Amino acid sequence: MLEISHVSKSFGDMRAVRDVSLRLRPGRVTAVVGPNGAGKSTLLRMACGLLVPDSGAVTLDGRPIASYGSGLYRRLSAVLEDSSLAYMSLKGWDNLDYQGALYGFGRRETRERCAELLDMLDLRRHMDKRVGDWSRGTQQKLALVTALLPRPQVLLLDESTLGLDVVAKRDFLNAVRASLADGVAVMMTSHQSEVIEHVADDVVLIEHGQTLFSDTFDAFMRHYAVSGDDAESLEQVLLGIFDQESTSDADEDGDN
Ligand SMILES: Nc1ncnc2c1ncn2[C@@H]1O[C@H](COP(=O)(O)OP(=O)(O)OP(=O)(O)O)[C@@H](O)[C@H]1O
Repeated sequence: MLEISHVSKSFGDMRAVRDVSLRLRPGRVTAVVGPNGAGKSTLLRMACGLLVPDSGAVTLDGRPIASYGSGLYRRLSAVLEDSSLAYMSLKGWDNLDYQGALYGFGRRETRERCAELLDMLDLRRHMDKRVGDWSRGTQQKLALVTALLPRPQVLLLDESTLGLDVVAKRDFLNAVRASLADGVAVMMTSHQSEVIEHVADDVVLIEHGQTLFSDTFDAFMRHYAVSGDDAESLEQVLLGIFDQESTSDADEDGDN
């Protein structure tokens, strides 16, 4: 399984991620939460090999991810914000068949593998049209189908439900949850607290590139509960954490 061990990454003087470790678990969703600039996307980009850590290691089943070469992307898929791999001038089916061919699947196998997801995401009625003419949300749903096509062990989602309407978001999240039954391990970031409430099993809280908390969603809610009220929403809890953080940042600035 994917393991991130003591990774750090700086951009010039900016220490974006500092000594972060986490281990994904099959069939579970790990949400990485934190305020803007906390280092979440940088962490995800290191997890999928798009960025190389300055120190520390990312391994899959005990092997450094770089050692898999392009074979990594049969085991690990990512849907990043606004980063569709689709060819806009091609129809949905052509895009899917092409992606399948890249994994070595024939057309029939590709379509069989995706059949359930296409129904779940209500995509079939779009598949004969050019992807460039689809709405952004529909394109994002195709990105999820494409990501799950090789039946990866790991799925990384970075703000991947941004801009989806309520129905599209529900369908997208249901498809993600359905993949868990196959043992996929999901790591995601989102600023939409209702999305995290809906799918997260585990939560990692990051601030200033450092891990402040890592445990189950329920433990997170108990740990940071402001009112002790069971009905407290994640949004209220995050407001409590981030508000305090921005106040202490302001205090530090005042001290300087
Ligand atoms: N390529 C880059 N070059 C320079 N600085 C960067 C780069 N990528 C990220 N950073 C900086 O690293 C820090 C962490 O950024 P990152 O995008 O990982 O945060 P984030 O938690 O995902 O933020 P957000 O919630 O706003 O998406 C920020 O200060 C950001 O400006």
